[in-house]
Amino acid sequence: MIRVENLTATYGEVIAVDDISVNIDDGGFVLVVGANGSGKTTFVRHLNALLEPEEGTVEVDGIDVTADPIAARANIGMVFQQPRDQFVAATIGADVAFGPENLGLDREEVDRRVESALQAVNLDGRANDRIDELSGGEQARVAIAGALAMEPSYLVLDEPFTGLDQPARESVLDQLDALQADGTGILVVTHDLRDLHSRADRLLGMHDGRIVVDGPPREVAEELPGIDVRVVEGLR
Ligand SMILES: Nc1ncnc2c1ncn2[C@@H]1O[C@H](COP(=O)(O)OP(=O)(O)OP(=O)(O)O)[C@@H](O)[C@H]1O
Repeated sequence: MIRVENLTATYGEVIAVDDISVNIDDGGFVLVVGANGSGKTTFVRHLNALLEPEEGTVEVDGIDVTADPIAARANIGMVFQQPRDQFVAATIGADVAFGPENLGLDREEVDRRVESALQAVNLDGRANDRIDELSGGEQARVAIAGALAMEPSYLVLDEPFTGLDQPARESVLDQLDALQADGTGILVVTHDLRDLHSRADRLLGMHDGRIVVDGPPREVAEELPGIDVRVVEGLR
């Protein structure tokens, strides 16, 4: 379980996250929604210690993420809006291997994880392909594979559909469905609920750094216009 208590984060005068307390169970499909600047990215970057809490605590499975950021990153995989910014190697295989290698795993285990992660995103056999020659959709899948190779219990995706065309978007959604079926918790940051509200069992709505909406998407739909989130067809 992810346990966030009294988390506050500021950038100078701006309070980006304002005293958030929330627990997130394993295996769920959670959406984090809110208008631009409501604090979504700052909030989720605390979940695996990419940002350190100024105030408050974040624990994953009882371990404080600041005390043990390596354990936090092994438990919570993170995929960013612009996957291009998170690649560290020239080829698919080397990039996906980077995380597990840094966990200090032996070669055999690294190879097993890379193969399994590439299979999960339908990129098996492509380990030697150059990342800079891939389409946007394929790059998004490599970024997901990189996070999966850490075998996290939670995968956090921050606006994963930005810049993807519909087939690529559907392919990423299929990956998320498969992962969730395997027991991985999914947390998606988005301002666009299309294709997602029906998959999620919980929606956290942020406004001015606080979580002000919390519940199953259908049950909280009427609260969304109040935080400038568009209610899409099918949600109400
Ligand atoms: N690196 C930074 N330096 C200064 N201010 C920042 C920085 N990152 C975010 N902010 C400010 O913190 C607040 C919350 O931003 P954050 O990016 O967490 O929100 P968001 O909901 O993810 O927004 P978006 O959808 O635009 O990414 C905003 O007022 C933003 O301008």
